[in-house]
Amino acid sequence: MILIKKVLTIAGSDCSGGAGIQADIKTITAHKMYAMSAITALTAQNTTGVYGILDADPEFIGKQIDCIFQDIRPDAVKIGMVSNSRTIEIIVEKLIQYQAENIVIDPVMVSTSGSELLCYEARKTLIDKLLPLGTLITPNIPEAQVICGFKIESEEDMVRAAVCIWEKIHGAVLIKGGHLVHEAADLLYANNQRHWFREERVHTVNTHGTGCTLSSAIACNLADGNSLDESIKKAKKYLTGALKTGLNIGKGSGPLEHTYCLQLL
Ligand SMILES: Nc1ncnc2c1ncn2[C@@H]1O[C@H](COP(=O)(O)OP(=O)(O)O)[C@@H](O)[C@H]1O
Ligand SMILES: Cc1ncc(COP(=O)(O)O)c(N)n1
Repeated sequence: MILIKKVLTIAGSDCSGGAGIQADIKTITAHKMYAMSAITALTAQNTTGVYGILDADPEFIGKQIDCIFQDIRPDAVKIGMVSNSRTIEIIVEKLIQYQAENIVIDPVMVSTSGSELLCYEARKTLIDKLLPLGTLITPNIPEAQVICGFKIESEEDMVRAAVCIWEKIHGAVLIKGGHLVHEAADLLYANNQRHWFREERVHTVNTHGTGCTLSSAIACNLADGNSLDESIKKAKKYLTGALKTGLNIGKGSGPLEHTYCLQLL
């Protein structure tokens, strides 16, 4: 009999396969785990931009989550694009109802290409209601700026922002430094302790879906029983490996490759 860990992603679909649900399922599968999905929205997008968004009916999102938890209980849950306040409220209700564990929340707000993936009015609901439920939240720099309310231009600012976010949500936060120019350094702040995760910066424009991939990989590592530190360290190695394969497809910011770096796991 095969024993397999199960990971659920609650996120939006990226038809071009680089980010969202598709990146999550590729990542979870590469980790040799069983992937399940509750789709919050369909997007029409590719490597050049987001051209349309169709939100799923929030009640139907709840139904998808019910079907999953009532049958195959996930060992970890990754949450990405959540679109609007009603969707967030349903997800919050279900996470509490089913006492979900190992919740990694990527507070997706705006795509790399500049489209709003979370409606502006829903930011407060996301911060006040969903983020406090995370085992870990993984904002990038622009998202961390929205949550903490000031500009982040240096590693010192990242530290100040992480403390500020911790105080708001009372939970662990990993601020991703991909949007700063030098090293790819991410900062974990939890229980009054900070830990930097540093990997080389890969010189490429093909970074579509890096945030989705990192958060899914962390969820997989948590599902496998790793500590938070170890889960982030391994996930970052996986991500850097996926960037370094040098896959170059599409006319814009291309996706990552999830199969050639399996030896890193
Ligand atoms: N060019 C790069 N080389 C190596 N790692 C990168 C690069 N760009 C981003 N990363 C890493 O990818 C992850 C996602 O980062 P980021 O781009 O900040 O988030 P998002 O994709 O949510 O905008 C982080 O671990 C970050 O350090
Ligand atoms: C459905 C969906 N979810 C998340 C992202 C963010 O990914 P990125 O920051 O790489 O644009 C995206 N573009 N699409």
